[in-house]
Amino acid sequence: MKEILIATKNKGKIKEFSDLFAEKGIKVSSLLDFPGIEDVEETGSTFIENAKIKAETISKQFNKIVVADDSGLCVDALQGRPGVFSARYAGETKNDEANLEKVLMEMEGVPFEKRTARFHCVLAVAIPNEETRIYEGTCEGHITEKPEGENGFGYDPIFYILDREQTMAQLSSEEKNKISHRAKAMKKLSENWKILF
Ligand SMILES: O=c1nc[nH]c2c1ncn2[C@H]1C[C@H](O)[C@@H](COP(=O)(O)OP(=O)(O)OP(=O)(O)O)O1
Ligand SMILES: [Mg+2]
Repeated sequence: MKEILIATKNKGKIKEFSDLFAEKGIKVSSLLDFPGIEDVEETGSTFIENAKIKAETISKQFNKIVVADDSGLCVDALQGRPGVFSARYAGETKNDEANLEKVLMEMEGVPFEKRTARFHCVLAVAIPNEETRIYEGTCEGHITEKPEGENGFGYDPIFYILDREQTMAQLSSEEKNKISHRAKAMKKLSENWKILF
């Protein structure tokens, strides 16, 4: 069976990539399968830079093709924050609940029509001795006033999808994988599938 290494330890991402790649008959491995590998420091100032850093660092260590995902939530009323700081918005411990509570607090009093936001996903595909490829996807939504829903991960419980009338965390994983920023970036990657194998 074909297999691809994703340079992440984020269980929410790994679950989604496992489902998205399974549709193509490809098995996903991740850095959770290699506990000795240290976290890659995200020193870039954009999603693209950080996705590249993660993919290229791990690709060099394994000398094989590696996919990395750098993603986050950009809120208009917060001038695009948390953006590239999404994972560590409330501190270096990377706590999803503390992060979304911080966003809700900062959004207190902002009316619905000004609560627009988007998820952004950059996939970097690092290939030994080749230029790294970049694929992007976004998903539009509104920030709720309180968390709703149990599915997904990260900021999903406060991200409301207007035409579904539900938060991302109220969607099933199948539904999320049809509309998410990650699914859209994956679709672009899949149009260039032959670079992977
Ligand atoms: O579909 C999503 N639904 C909800 N929240 C999401 C989603 N996609 C990204 N996010 C949030 C989670 C985290 O706060 C940040 C990603 O940060 P990001 O640095 O890319 O990932 P990470 O540090 O958790 O794992 P890693 O870098 O090892 O892949 O954006
Ligand atoms: Mg990260």
